[in-house]
Amino acid sequence: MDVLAVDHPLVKARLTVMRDARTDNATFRAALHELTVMLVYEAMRTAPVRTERLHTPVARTEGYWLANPPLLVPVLRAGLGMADQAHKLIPDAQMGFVGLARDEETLKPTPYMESLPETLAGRPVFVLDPMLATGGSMEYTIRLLTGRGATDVTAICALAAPEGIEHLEKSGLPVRLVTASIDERLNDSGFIVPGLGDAGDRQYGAV
Ligand SMILES: O=P(O)(O)OC[C@H]1O[C@H](OP(=O)(O)OP(=O)(O)O)[C@H](O)[C@@H]1O
Ligand SMILES: O=c1cc[nH]c(=O)[nH]1
Ligand SMILES: [Mg+2]
Repeated sequence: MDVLAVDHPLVKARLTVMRDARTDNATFRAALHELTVMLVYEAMRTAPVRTERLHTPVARTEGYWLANPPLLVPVLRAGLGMADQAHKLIPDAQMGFVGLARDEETLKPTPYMESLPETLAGRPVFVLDPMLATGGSMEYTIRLLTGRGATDVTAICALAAPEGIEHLEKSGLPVRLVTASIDERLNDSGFIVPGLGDAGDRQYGAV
């Protein structure tokens, strides 16, 4: 699996704000918004473009448009905090939604929402979820997408645990990962260490 850990001082600085237990919900959301812009920017680096000649007020030149904008799929709740910023960067993108809650005992994802286009053949998909922990939620989401014909999926995550990366690698699913950090490990409760806690709760409050 292709894994890109974006190594940049601005990425590290936003992530530090998110990791800090003293950061309040609003500041956490703002840092995730800014981090998302940087991760999506990197994820789009290799996106195909279509060119067309145009006139500036001064001369003729080449213009560039995205040839095949990705479908954006935030995984609720926590991925909602990445959706608007990704959409601002790629205004032509369509958006789908998946809602999952991880069972605190079994660590398995429980689905509660799915709103996706019927067919995804030939369409790149960006899954937006700040956390790749065991990898169960991401695997579930990608299987929904491949079931509709997707063959080109990018997981965009603020943090990834080595266990989650290994899980996706073993799954054989067609996915690449763009992340701000590969952390040390999971703890006994399935939380990423050092991590940032529960990304949904840190944005919206505990449920
Ligand atoms: O890799 P995994 O072990 O599956 O864990 C990762 C999942 O856990 C978090 O969601 P959570 O279930 O806490 O839901 P929430 O976004 O509503 O808080 C996170 O946003 C991922 O979706
Ligand atoms: O550390 C973790 C692991 C799963 N989900 C989170 O929100 N945080
Ligand atoms: Mg949560």
